[in-house]
Amino acid sequence: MKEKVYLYDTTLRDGTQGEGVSLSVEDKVKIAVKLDQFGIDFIEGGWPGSNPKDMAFFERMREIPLKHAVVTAFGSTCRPNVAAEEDDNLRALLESGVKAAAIFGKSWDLHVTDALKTTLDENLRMVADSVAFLKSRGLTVLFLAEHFFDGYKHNPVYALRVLEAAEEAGADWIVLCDTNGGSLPHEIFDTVRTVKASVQTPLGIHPHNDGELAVANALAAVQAGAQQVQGTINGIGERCGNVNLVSVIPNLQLKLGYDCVAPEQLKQLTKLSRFVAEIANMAMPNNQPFVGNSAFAHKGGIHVSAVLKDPKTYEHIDPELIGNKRRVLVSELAGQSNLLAKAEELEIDVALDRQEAREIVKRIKEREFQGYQYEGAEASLTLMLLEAAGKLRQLFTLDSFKILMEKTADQSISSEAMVKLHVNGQVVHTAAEGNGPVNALDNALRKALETHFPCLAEMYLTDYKVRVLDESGATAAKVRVLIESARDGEKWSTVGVSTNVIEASWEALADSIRYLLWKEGCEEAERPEQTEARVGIVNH
Ligand SMILES: CC(=O)SCCNC(=O)CCNC(=O)[C@H](O)C(C)(C)COP(=O)(O)OP(=O)(O)OC[C@H]1O[C@@H](n2cnc3c(N)ncnc32)[C@H](O)[C@@H]1OP(=O)(O)O
Ligand SMILES: CC(=O)C(=O)O
Repeated sequence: MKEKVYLYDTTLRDGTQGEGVSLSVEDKVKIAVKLDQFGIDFIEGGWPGSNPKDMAFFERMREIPLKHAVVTAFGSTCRPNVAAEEDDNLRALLESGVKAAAIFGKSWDLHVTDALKTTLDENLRMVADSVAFLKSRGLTVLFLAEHFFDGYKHNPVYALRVLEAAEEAGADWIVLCDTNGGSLPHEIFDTVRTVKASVQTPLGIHPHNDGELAVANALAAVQAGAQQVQGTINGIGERCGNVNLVSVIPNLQLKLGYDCVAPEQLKQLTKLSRFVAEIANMAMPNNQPFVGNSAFAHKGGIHVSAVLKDPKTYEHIDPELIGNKRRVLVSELAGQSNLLAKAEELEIDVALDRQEAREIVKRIKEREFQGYQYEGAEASLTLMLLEAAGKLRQLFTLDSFKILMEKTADQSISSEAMVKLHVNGQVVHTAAEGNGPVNALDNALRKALETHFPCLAEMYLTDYKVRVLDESGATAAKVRVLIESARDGEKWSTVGVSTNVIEASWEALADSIRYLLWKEGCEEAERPEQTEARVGIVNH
């Protein structure tokens, strides 16, 4: 193992500067506890001089003992022409009761003259006095040199003088910020290396992602001698975000051999990333490196065949090291390897040989050509596999359905569905209303089946998506319906395709019920006298 790189998380401060991100005090507390468990060294909770919520967070955190992390409060240097001990912002840092404070100061002369509207010497005074004041009150002080890399490009002598002022005043850390996020990795490397030669204080890096290079910039800084990386979980933050610690950490630890967190903690990375996304109410991109749902999802038949022989062939790391998992997708790009691996992953005991698997893959490809999509509808795929292996009983079959829709002059709309099914050899005829035709159909179908299969009462629809497959066909185009259903916290997805959206919905609905019945092992039902090859394709 190489030396330790300290992790400084600013999700709760810089992360909340991201558009659309707003965390309550309790949200922040929950995230802080998880960050601590994960092994983050510094948790920046907010800016106490900015708003009462951030102050309340620090109050709350006094009641919550953390195992490892140091809770840090953020603020600026004192204002121009104001003594540090008189400055409201610095006083608020002390009032927050933290043991460590991160204060940012200007290191780009342009910002001193044009934003602060003060002199270069007064800015040096502000930096030195602010650091010295907080140190005199016993705090660990991190000095964040805002815009350091841009400042260093325009006026290197002044940018270095700012760092020296912070160092002489006793700063424990000097953190170089790529505030505008536009630096390139070689610039970061060269500048950090030069600074390292003239500053004794340990250095940190705080990169933003405006050029989509923040991760590369963080790694370059560490390789040039920085010992702390400041970033956020999932890279949330203002404009294009901060550096994504979720990518930085495994790169540093698994690729470059630095010591960030214990291996067991690293295994919690995927959970941590998803937890923060959930609390921040942000959709995680499937292709998020390391922790995304697709980060280790293999689709091409050639890839799957090789990965099954040796995962290293198409995986840069073992997904388990960071708590993610390998997935195999089945689609028109699959080979028999995908299908056999998928059957194993779904724990379906179908005992297919390679030739049988190839036949099913052929059928999948034909159906994908018609518009079905199985990688997003694994429950329909499971049914197809079971059916092909002769392991699926038809517990119900459709005789017919009819749907009525009424819109009245007062703009009220209602739908009614009538469904005739064969269930266990009996003909069941039901009708139900709904707020739309699909909802009415769903209600009628369940009404028909619930007495025979009570487990259906707890199943509900969680998502319904329609996609037009042939735009040139306008209202006569084919549509694909993807339905997500859930029961007891378990979710599954099914697909239907037709030129008629109700028919496509029926296929997906019927599959979702058939899947649940198979999962529940509803084998006690009598085999119906009349069976069709596929539910939902006869008599309507
Ligand atoms: C790079 C970063 O991420 S820095 C953090 C940015 N985050 C935020 O700004 C979020 C929290 N901010 C806030 O709540 C508010 O902006 C506050 C409370 C800090 C200040 O509010 P206000 O007093 O109304 O000032 P306002 O926001 O309009 O302007 C910022 C002031 O800080 C001054 N300032 C900027 N940087 C510094 C600094 N390093 N040291 C001292 N003062 C500074 C500006 O010159 C400006 O002063 P002026 O009002 O005399 O022109
Ligand atoms: C201080 C800070 O957040 C920045 O310069 O980006």
